[in-house]
Amino acid sequence: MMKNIQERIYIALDMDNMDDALRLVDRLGDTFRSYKVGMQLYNLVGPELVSRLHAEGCRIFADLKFHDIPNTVACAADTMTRQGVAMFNVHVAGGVEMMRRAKQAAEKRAKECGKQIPLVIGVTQLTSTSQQVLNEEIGITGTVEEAVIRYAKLAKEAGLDGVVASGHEVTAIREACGDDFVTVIPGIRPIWAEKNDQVRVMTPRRALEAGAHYLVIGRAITAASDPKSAALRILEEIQD
Ligand SMILES: O=C(O)c1cc(=O)[nH]c(=O)n1[C@@H]1O[C@H](COP(=O)(O)O)[C@@H](O)[C@H]1O
Repeated sequence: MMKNIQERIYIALDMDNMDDALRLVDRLGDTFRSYKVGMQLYNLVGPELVSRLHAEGCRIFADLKFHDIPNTVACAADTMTRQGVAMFNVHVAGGVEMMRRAKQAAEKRAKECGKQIPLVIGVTQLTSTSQQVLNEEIGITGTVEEAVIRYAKLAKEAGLDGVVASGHEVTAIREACGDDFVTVIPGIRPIWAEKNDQVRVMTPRRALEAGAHYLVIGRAITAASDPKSAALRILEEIQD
């Protein structure tokens, strides 16, 4: 059963202090209860913010994109699970063993402390990466879609729950890895929003129509002069 639309949208709390983050959560009220805490805010006030948001009944996606040797990432996965986050991510580029150990550590800790097992999600190719950057700068050959599918299959082989990719690859991921393999889609831009540093963007409605399980939305809402109206406008456009 698909969750309701608000639960499937993670708002990115990309801010430099906890007060601004909590103010936004407060302004959005009951409309949104799923929040992504990324490296900027987590590195400043992570565990405290996570527990404050949990106390308010929010679900947390800890977007820390772990990429290190398997043992280190497994220990980080353990830490995330102890904090009770709903989801966290690791870079697929870290390899199958690293991903497998992350998922196993999350399962073990969740069982031991009676918490939910977080969704462990693999980052494929960042939504800011273009075809040209992939081939000429990073040195991976083939199309972006081919690279994303290769990474998605590796994530699945390692036992991860799903991957982060752009909306343009959702259909191909579902075909390659099955409909239950979770797709988390950032680079979401309503037509009225700035693209900023994103390259592979898609509107929220099109990403959901393509079959995205979760959307990540940041600046279209957080940088708007009235974040609540921007959020409601997005919901209206999705449900139209
Ligand atoms: O893992 C992520 O969440 C992520 C992966 C990716 O490929 N692209 C991407 O933009 N993100 C994150 O999603 C959010 C997108 O924010 P906006 O571009 O402001 O909507 C940021 O917090 C990014 O760190």
